Amino acid sequence: MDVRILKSSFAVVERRAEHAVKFFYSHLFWHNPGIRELFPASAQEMERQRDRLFAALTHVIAHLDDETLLPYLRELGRDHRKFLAGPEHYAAVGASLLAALARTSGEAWTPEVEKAWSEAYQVIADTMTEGAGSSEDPPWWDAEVVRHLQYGRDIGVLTLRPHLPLPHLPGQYVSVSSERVPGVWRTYSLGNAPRPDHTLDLHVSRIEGGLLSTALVREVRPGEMLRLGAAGGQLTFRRTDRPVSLIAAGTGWAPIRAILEELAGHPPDQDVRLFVVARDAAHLYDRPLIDRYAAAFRWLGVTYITPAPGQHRNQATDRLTTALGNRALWPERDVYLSGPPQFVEETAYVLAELGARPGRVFHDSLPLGGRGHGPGGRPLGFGEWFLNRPAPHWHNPSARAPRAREEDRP
Ligand SMILES: NC(=O)C1=CN([C@@H]2O[C@H](COP(=O)(O)OP(=O)(O)OC[C@H]3O[C@@H](n4cnc5c(N)ncnc54)[C@H](O)[C@@H]3O)[C@@H](O)[C@H]2O)C=CC1
Repeated sequence: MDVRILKSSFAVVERRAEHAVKFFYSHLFWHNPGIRELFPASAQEMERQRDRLFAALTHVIAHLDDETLLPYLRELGRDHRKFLAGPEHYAAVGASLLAALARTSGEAWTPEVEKAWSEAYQVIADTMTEGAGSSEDPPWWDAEVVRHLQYGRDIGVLTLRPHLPLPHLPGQYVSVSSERVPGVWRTYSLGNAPRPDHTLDLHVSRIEGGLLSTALVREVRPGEMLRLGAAGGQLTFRRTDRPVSLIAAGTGWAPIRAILEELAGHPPDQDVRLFVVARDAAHLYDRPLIDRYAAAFRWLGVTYITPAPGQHRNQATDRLTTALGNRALWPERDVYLSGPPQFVEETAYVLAELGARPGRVFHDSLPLGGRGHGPGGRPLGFGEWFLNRPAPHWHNPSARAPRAREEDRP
């Protein structure tokens, strides 16, 4: 691949990204009407889809000379099997992508640039196809809902039984879809360590206006089937001899619970400190289990954090910050962090200020990257941010001054 040409020509396209992505989908659906049904029906979901395409493309370009690129593409190909992507789709996408790049690049689209892109796309498509073909996993798992618990109006815990065991590690997530909302996939962390009966728990917080989260919390019933993709994510537990802190906010509790179950099965020698943050006491939905664990295990200490009475839900994060600051020895600890993207970002920042080592603070990659929230508070993906940079959002501007960016620090 001609990395130099690809990067410089992508820089031109990036400036007109929205146009490029819209042109791409119009071209794709016009020339391949049959493909339309593989994509979500709703306009809002198509917008997210557009974002994902651009995010994937941006990732590929940013990592062109990186050894992680091929494994990333293989995994992408493996995961695309659940969208029923076949060889004919790869060809159609390639033709429309090149057409969109050509249209957006204007005079910068020379025969040399076209050759570089068409070779690069071939490598991308071949690697994804190879990833799809060589995976021993099924393209997806159909899973029956065997239990549905609803806490309050907006939290659901669903227990699923997949038709085949779905390999996963404590702390990982899966993508989930339901026939109630065709074409919509969302990722949810699994709330349990692997079990002998292979059942899986999803903890779902309903997002206002969220199609799938609303269906999962309020509508889905036992006996119904969901579809799951393979497990992934970086929040898996690493056994070391260092003490451990687990920090969870909201349903970010799910992967932390899975890690705690793993520790309960194989107790650690060192101490484990758990912080559970919630918007109010009613949202500490797993408190009975946590209290049982705290009573049973000497190695476990628990701190619950909710906002002060009458305060906004995010004030709990300020209280957490204070609680973290009251503890010492952060450089010695491994920290696992899970919750709303902005919470994770802020808390990771606070921990770094308190001396936690970057390689010892684990969390899933942040779609948000400190770039704010989209309409309705939904997290933004990278491409979405790129297309529509929102103003920075400080949940409590008077509480702390805007941080210096990395490059501004002395
Ligand atoms: N692996 C992971 O990191 C996982 C992440 N999640 C995410 O966790 C979230 C859970 O949502 P809910 O349960 O509704 O949480 P929530 O909205 O009830 O928030 C829980 C607490 O997080 C903090 N928080 C929320 N938004 C914040 C912000 N913008 N800035 C600072 N602090 C903030 C507040 O202290 C709040 O009380 C979802 O966004 C979900 O995607 C869920 C599971 C796993």
